[in-house]
Amino acid sequence: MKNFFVKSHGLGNDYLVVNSLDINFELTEKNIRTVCDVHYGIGSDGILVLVDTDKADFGLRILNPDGSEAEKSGNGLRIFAKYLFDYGYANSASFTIDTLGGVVQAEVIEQEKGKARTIQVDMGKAIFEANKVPVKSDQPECLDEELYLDWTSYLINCVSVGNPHCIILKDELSVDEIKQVGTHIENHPKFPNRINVQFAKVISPDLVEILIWERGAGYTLASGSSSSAVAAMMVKKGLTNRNLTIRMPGGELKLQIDEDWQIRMTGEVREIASGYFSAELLDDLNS
Ligand SMILES: N[C@@H](CCC[C@H](N)C(=O)O)C(=O)O
Repeated sequence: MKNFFVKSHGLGNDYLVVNSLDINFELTEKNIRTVCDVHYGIGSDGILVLVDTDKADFGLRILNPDGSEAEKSGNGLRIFAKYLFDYGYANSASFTIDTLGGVVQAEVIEQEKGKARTIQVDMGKAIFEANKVPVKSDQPECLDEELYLDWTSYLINCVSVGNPHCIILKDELSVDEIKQVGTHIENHPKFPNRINVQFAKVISPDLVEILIWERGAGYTLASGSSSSAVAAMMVKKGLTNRNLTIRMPGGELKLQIDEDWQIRMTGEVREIASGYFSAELLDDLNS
């Protein structure tokens, strides 16, 4: 099916999915920006590309709307798993997916009318070593470290779940504030690969509310890797149980953090639309 795409969302975090063998345009930075733009393209928080791999059942590239490439995406992985299941690529409910951030196991755990609805992803292990996040730090792990912006400062906690995350504990969560400071934290020189940012408020040992500023995408309604990172960090800091819910503006994910820091994430995915890139858009992408 030449130039076929599917658009789906995980709790309001939306992605286009394409098969690399089916598209008639290059995934250049300019083309990715156009396709993800809601006015000039289809509009999305990123593009998920099915690619060949010899390391797992399926290979996945995760492209941010600014044209950069992410190592991991929690919502992206659930959306991609639904695509593989619903469109007949996967012949069982459980399969492996190779990402730049490692191989993950995905399992369709709830179906509706033969389509995947709820998906569990084994997100891999949380990594706290500062140089592996990566974050520049004098300490082996970046925990409660002061990050200075020109007009304010924050206590930051950094972790990698395949992609890098910077978590700031807050008594109150403000969407205006994360939208104002997100880009300054994302692009701070302390983070050699830039970083995803979360404001987190612990509601109870079983529930944490977060706001998200995504690297390469900006403010989003939900993020699976952010939820995974926050859950692991809250457990590390002794603030929550190992089984917890992460609540975001777009909805909730269930997280389980094992003793060895292995992360399991469970949540819904819904398809929005499917279709074909129009000939005129393809002309623009190829010009
Ligand atoms: N929305 C995603 C995260 C996507 C990748 C992120 N923007 C990055 O650059 O690391 C999720 O659900 O995890």
